Amino acid sequence: MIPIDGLAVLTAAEMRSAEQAAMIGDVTEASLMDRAGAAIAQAVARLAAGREVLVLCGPGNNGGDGYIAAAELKRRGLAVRVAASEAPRSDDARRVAAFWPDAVESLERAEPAPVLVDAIFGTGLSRSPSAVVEHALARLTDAAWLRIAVDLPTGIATDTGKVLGKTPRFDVTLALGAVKPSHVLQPAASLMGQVRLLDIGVPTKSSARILARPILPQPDATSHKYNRGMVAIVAGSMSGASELAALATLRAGAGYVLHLASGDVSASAAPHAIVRRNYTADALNEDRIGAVVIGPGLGRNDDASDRLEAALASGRPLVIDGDALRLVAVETLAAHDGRKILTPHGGEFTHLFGEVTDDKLSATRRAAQQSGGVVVHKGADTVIAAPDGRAILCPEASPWLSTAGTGDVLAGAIGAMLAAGLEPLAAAEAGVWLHAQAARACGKAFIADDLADALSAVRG
Ligand SMILES: NC(=O)C1=CN([C@@H]2O[C@H](COP(=O)(O)OP(=O)(O)OC[C@H]3O[C@@H](n4cnc5c(N)ncnc54)[C@H](OP(=O)(O)O)[C@@H]3O)[C@@H](O)[C@H]2O)[C@@H](O)CC1
Ligand SMILES: Nc1ncnc2c1ncn2[C@@H]1O[C@H](COP(=O)(O)OP(=O)(O)O)[C@@H](O)[C@H]1O
Ligand SMILES: [K+]
Repeated sequence: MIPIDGLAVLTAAEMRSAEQAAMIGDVTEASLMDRAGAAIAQAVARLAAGREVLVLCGPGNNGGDGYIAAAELKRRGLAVRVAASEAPRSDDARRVAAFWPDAVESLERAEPAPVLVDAIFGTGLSRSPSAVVEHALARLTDAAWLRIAVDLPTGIATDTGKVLGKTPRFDVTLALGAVKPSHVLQPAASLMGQVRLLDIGVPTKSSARILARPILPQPDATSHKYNRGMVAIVAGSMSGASELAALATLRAGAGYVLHLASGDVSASAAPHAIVRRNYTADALNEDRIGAVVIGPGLGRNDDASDRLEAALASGRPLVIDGDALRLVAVETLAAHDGRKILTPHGGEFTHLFGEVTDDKLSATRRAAQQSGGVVVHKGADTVIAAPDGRAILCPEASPWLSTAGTGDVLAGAIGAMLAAGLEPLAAAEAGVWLHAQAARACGKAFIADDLADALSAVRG
């Protein structure tokens, strides 16, 4: 049972190709299923800790995995029963169903057991499960002490994060061979409990992977405030948001943070480490600026548009967030050839790139390609994509992030990483990782100011 951080993410079709590629010499589909069954049995035996197990088997290869796992668990001396929704239909499933030595119970009449293993449908689900299957699954999971899904919980579309019917909540999901998009995309991911990979020896190359602990830039004896990363935050009509971004930029490790605002630019405002100056378009021409963050609290008036135009013309690497994403056009972004990271939440994404009609991973990749920037499509299932198709899927950090200002903190953290010299995709990943770690460290009911402060402690 391998934690999924940094692992490759494969769609159902990519998984099928990977399985084909793995089938050389004496490796066959049947032997992959044997490996999957053995790995599931080992994991379930550890988790069940001696309790009775009920394995629910479907008609395809997911069910096949269930029959092999059940037979192996019985061989290990556990109390195991098998219930099936219908007879096996695939050749492999028929072959392995014969390994199960006892009677197969009917799904509708099966009595619950403390450990429930769902091997009804996996990546081959093509439509909503029937009401009979859904009802039995709900009844048996409700009564179980531990709920384990094989590959995916029954009822989940592999690539989109969609829940096709009524899928109950699981405690553990054992991804077979590779992580699939729905292990991270919402709403499916929130039904899966802990997701762990079972390695069955299938090579898994992909341009998409799960968020991983980044290698963060560290100061050394040659460091000074400018080469640690100088970040300019372009403020606007709501200075609270840009102040939060500035604080987060410092707390994420930038050497010099410049807050450019209009009106009363009070040098006595805390934190005093933020350098406050009056905004002028010239201010962005300072060579030492390694990143400009524009959008938090910018507003949407003419002044805001002028500032955005100046930022785009400055030639500095950009983090474009919040209001700036409402003011800019995709064509303008595409025509801009500098480095840039866009950080839209769902509403801003739809405004810029249109409604997501397929899935968040594909839509974010398209947006990155269209805009020529790295796109951080935020939410409980943040997806980061680069124009070249590389993508990073981020498991939910904390639902307590759903509070005003946390996006401003993220923009600041990413700005710090960009100014420290990371390339845009790496800077976006590092910022999202720091933000997630800070959210976990903050616990419950934190506010965005706490989150910004927590960045220093989790930075490592
Ligand atoms: N990844 C790997 O390397 C390995 C993967 N393995 C395992 O294989 C799994 C994928 O197997 P799979 O393709 O047979 O799909 P699976 O999910 O069992 O269901 C397909 C069956 O259900 C049917 N069906 C579909 N929807 C339905 C519905 N709503 N209601 C009723 N029926 C429905 C569908 O028939 P249909 O009617 O759609 O033609 C078909 O008969 C994968 O998740 C993993 O567990 C390992 O064993 C080996 C290595
Ligand atoms: N339910 C949730 N679970 C996990 N993360 C969330 C959730 N809701 C929001 N977030 C995260 O919190 C941040 C909110 O950003 P945003 O919507 O721009 O807020 P604001 O504009 O108020 O700063 C993003 O990083 C987003 O990924
Ligand atoms: K399943």
